[in-house]
Amino acid sequence: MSNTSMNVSVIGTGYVGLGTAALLAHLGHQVTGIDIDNQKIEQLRNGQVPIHEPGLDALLESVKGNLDWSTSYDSVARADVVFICVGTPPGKDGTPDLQYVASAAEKLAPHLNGHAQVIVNKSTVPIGTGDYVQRLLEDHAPGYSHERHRVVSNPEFLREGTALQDSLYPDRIVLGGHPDALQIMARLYAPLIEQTFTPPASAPRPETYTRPAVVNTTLQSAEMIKYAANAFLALKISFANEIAGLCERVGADIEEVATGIGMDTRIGRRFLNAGAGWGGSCFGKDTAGLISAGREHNYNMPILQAAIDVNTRQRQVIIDKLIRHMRSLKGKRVTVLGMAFKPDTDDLRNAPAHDLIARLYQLGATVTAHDPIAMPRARREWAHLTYREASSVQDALHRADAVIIATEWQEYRDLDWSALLPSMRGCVIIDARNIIRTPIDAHVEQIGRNAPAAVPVTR
Ligand SMILES: NC(=O)c1ccc[n+]([C@@H]2O[C@H](COP(=O)([O-])OP(=O)(O)OC[C@H]3O[C@@H](n4cnc5c(N)ncnc54)[C@H](O)[C@@H]3O)[C@@H](O)[C@H]2O)c1
Ligand SMILES: O=c1ccn([C@@H]2O[C@H](COP(=O)(O)OP(=O)(O)O[C@H]3O[C@H](CO)[C@@H](O)[C@H](O)[C@H]3O)[C@@H](O)[C@H]2O)c(=O)[nH]1
Repeated sequence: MSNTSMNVSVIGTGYVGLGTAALLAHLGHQVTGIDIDNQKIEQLRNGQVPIHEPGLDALLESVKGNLDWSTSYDSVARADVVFICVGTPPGKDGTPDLQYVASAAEKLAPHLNGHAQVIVNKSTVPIGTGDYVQRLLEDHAPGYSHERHRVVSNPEFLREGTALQDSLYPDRIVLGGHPDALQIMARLYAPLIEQTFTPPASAPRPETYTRPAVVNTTLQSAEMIKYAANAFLALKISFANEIAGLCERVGADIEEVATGIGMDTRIGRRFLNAGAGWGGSCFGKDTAGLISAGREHNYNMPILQAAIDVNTRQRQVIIDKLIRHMRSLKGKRVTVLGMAFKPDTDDLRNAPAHDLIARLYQLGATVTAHDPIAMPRARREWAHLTYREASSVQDALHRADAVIIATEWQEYRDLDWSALLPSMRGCVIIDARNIIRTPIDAHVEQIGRNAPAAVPVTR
């Protein structure tokens, strides 16, 4: 253990908790990951990673000497820093449900002791939650001291599928709270801020990467930064989708438009990809959370509401395209390629494919679905949907009338359509991720652009 090594407890071992534990262990800290889910802890102890995240299993394995897993909160007693990384799912009216955060705070409180300990909210939480957690600690920690036990907000900006790169090479580290506590956080993150750690083999440092900026601010501003960042990214995607709809009507190409506007450094090209609309556990929850915070203060947020409405409409845009080609979907075989909300993850939360499968079935289609990674999870989490699970892309397309590409997995980008099309009964492809780059002999529809259709459909 190096002399800068600190003791850390990470509460919650989901996407964020596992990423945080792996990062901090790699920086040389002694980390205990805590979860109430016995099965997860058992898996982690046996060297199995409960989620699919590229490179995470290799990184956890390489730092296992610095890692411990437990269902008990005992490790909090020796922790310098305690991270809360539990879920904050949307509750009634979009207001985030804080029951898991509250339960984590109440459970960790009795273990706080005489030395300076920082309690960090890494979960995405409504503005004011830092103060709420501080009050819970006051109420439940016999040894609580306002000077020694401070709450810090340190929001997480990782994306699923690229979590390691995002955690090891962040654009910025946001820290909100009392300056004394922020000093402890600066010590904890020193190797990350200075970039003095050795990059793991599974996540090399990008050539152009420079050190992250550190934003030291108040609890409230740090909490707001997280919501505002997600809301802005969601807005950007909805803006691209709205412009894409008009592109289709006036003969413009959204890809070229996005490139053209993205070259303005004030705008930037990233998160302007038109498609099936955003999914995942964060954008929907956090835009709704911000609107509900506004409502609490009698303050309308019409731009955010419009972003949500455009996103909801985008799912229907895909179905409408299919109906334009097939008139009725009754008795038609429709294949959905891609179930996870984005590539390189097994996360199915708010995936566009969910809404598409449900709607296609409602409209009378026989649905087949395929995903390179997420199918076993869908068997458990999407048991309420009616679809056939395909064993391969070939199996998924066999005798299909139409196909929708819902997730841009690399496997789907690489498909040889000329080899696959003959096994299909029909030839309609709704490429809802704009990944088909070469002309193919089928009716291809993309979002906001004319598909590469130099070859007329002959079948
Ligand atoms: N998933 C992401 O990409 C991402 C990125 C940034 C921020 N966030 C935010 O981070 C938070 C966590 O998200 P996630 O996707 O990792 O959630 P998750 O559902 O994958 O994991 C949460 C974990 O917390 C555990 N848990 C719940 N209550 C507990 C308790 N009292 N004690 C110990 N463990 C407990 C659960 O069993 C689960 O394993 C959310 O607020 C989310 O909005 C998520
Ligand atoms: O140009 C784009 C970019 C993304 N998406 C979609 O948007 C959703 C979200 O994608 P992404 O942001 O890459 O993944 P998340 O893991 O949801 O990450 C977001 O949500 C996290 C949780 O708060 C934050 O930490 C991240 O910074 C933020 O990008 C997915 O359905 C994508 O397909 C698009 O449609 N077009």
